[in-house]
Amino acid sequence: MTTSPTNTLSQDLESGALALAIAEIAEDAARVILPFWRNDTAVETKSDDSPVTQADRAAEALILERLAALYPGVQTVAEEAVAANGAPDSADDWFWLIDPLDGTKGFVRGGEAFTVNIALMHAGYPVAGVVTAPATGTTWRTDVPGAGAFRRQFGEQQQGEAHAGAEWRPIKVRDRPQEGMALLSHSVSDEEATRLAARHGCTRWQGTDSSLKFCLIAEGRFDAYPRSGPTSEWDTAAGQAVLEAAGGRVLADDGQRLAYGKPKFLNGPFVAMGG
Ligand SMILES: Nc1ncnc2c1ncn2[C@@H]1O[C@H](COP(=O)(O)O)[C@@H](OP(=O)(O)O)[C@H]1O
Ligand SMILES: [Mg+2]
Repeated sequence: MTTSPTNTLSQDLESGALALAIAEIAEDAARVILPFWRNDTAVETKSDDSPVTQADRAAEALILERLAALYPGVQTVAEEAVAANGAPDSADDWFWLIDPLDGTKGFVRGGEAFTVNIALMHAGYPVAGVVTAPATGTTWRTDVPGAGAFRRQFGEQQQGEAHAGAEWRPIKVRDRPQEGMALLSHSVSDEEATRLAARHGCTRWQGTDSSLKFCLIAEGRFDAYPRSGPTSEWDTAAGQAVLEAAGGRVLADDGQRLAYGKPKFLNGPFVAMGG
């Protein structure tokens, strides 16, 4: 009897093996990216005016190769492949959304808020995801669906401590405090940020690049991330998976859970929220 690729995929999703496997892949992509960071990496401008570097391309190549080896035949929608070849006409029932380096602008400036993102999508929603921040050696991931979200420190800096930091620890959104704290993209003006934060019940806000915003809400340090401008689905899918697993929500403008496989894989406005 032959096993279909999606059988293996759904079995590994239900056993938790898939979440661990994609975390390892994202951390290996982080190890590919780090030598380019703060190292005068050449920056090219894509047709949409966004920056791209060798780090983006090398990380995406590693992720695509490893996913194809583990789960052959599953559709992949990845930022650099789409930039080179265009977006697929439609999404399959199961597909991967991959942003090998989210927050490239900050990465090029030498900031720490850039991430590797891998999400497994099923029937229009994220069912597993991992976000890794190479600069701080931090990974956030889902587990078996319904079993929460986890975070760990990884990398060479852990070896002296008998890998104490490398253990996965559960994370959870916090109950909203009296004075909620929002996270916003640096691409938003201060006036717009204050307005967006207030609309979602937050009196204070902070600017942060990349999908890190979802993870900081997932671990209970912030309360909301409103976004009024466009993003691509690979910018949000892994962060949404982690945040939802930690007890949060990501809602589109119509108040419904942000869904995927939309035309050109583009998101409209949304808000990510904790408890
Ligand atoms: N007009 C647009 N359409 C699609 N995505 C956009 C966009 N403007 C910005 N983005 C996305 O927003 C991401 C940056 O978000 P933030 O400002 O929160 O860090 C970028 O990710 P990359 O850095 O991976 O290109 C980019 O993909
Ligand atoms: Mg991105």
